Amino acid sequence: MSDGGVAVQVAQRLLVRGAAQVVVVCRGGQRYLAGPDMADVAIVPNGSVVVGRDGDVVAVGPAEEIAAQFEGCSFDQIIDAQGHSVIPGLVDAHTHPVWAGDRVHEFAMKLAGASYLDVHRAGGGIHSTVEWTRAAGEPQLLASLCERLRRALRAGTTVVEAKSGYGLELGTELRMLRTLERARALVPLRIVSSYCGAHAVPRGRDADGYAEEVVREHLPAVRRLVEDGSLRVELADVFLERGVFERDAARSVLRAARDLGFLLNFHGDEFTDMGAGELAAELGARAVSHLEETSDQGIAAMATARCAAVLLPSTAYVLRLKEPRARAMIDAGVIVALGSDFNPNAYCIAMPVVMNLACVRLRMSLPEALAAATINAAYALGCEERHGSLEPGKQGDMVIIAEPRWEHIIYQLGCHGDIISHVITQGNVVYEK
Ligand SMILES: N=CN[C@@H](CCC(=O)O)C(=O)O
Ligand SMILES: [Zn+2]
Repeated sequence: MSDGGVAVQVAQRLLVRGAAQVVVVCRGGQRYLAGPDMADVAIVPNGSVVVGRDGDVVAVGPAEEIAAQFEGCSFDQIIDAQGHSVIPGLVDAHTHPVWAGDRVHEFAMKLAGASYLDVHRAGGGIHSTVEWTRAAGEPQLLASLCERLRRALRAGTTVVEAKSGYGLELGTELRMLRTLERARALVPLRIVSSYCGAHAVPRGRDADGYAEEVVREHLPAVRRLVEDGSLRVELADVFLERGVFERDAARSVLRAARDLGFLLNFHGDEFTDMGAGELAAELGARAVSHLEETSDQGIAAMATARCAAVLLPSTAYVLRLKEPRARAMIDAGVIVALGSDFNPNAYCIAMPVVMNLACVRLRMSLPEALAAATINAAYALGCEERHGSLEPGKQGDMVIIAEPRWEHIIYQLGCHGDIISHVITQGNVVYEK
């Protein structure tokens, strides 16, 4: 994995030296890991990593080989990682981090027996966050967003998918997307933005009429801003659910988004089997999230279409939902990824906690959970060429754990803050304990 043993003299940005384990996840440029390969994440024992001045990984390999290859080379920074382990930066494939207000009282209502959809249909849930968010100015949204993203970074996330969807009218949806755009310059992690204007049907509107507005006005407006360089929005999303956007309305939004060049990555089958997997296969979607109620046919369709399943175990936990069938999905060859689904309903932005829940509740193995939170999550966001594994040519994003075995990051539930010693993006230390 180092460069054929040829001595390198050019100055480099970073050397992480002599870690007990460097978990590279992939060795052969795989775009995802599926089926039994998910359990086989690649590890270099006693390894080192070099990141160049352009922020990309230059070499990863056994410590002695890297030492010989880079002998005499200068580094802007050297981290001695003896007794520590290194994993790629974590990729959170599903979040809603831009909003104002608070829903802690709804948590109490749900603990007392109200269901998510009861609260939503009674005008709370997403609708109450929409009211707060519409009333909030951009500086307020930006300040809370940056604070949330910094929390994610300290928990090891270096790439985060982030949705709009608490505006449900064009002006606020664009304000959310602009807020995400401004955060890119303020927090050193990669944000992959999703337009999610069809996250709920606005109060007083019908689903078909609003879906038509999204197709006619919102999507073309977002596309224009992407084209003139003022926004980067890679993905488009819809909440496909009974009583929210049903199949025809969701299909029309997703088809229009695809035709405008957005990658499709949508919410489906959370409370009802809506045929999300089949619809995703029909439309060539890159990923579907939730999938608690997905049928065997939906799973088979996703496996064939190479559509990633983004599972959100902290949401299933908070809402006491049926667990998504991760084992059936992995056995069928679906590309299983993980996301925190951070939002005012499910307030968890720590991927180490999400991976622990995936192992304990969804019965994934430790390596499967790591593959799902790195290369497969990157695939779900369409950024697998640059992120998700520690391979030469990819962005130099990694997490150093103050334990000799990487599995501690999942095993020590809730203690990631104590054992993550460094978070690195593009070869720069962006958090140090
Ligand atoms: N289910 C739809 N959307 C979010 C929840 C958003 C909210 O309740 O504010 C989810 O993925 O869980
Ligand atoms: Zn969501």
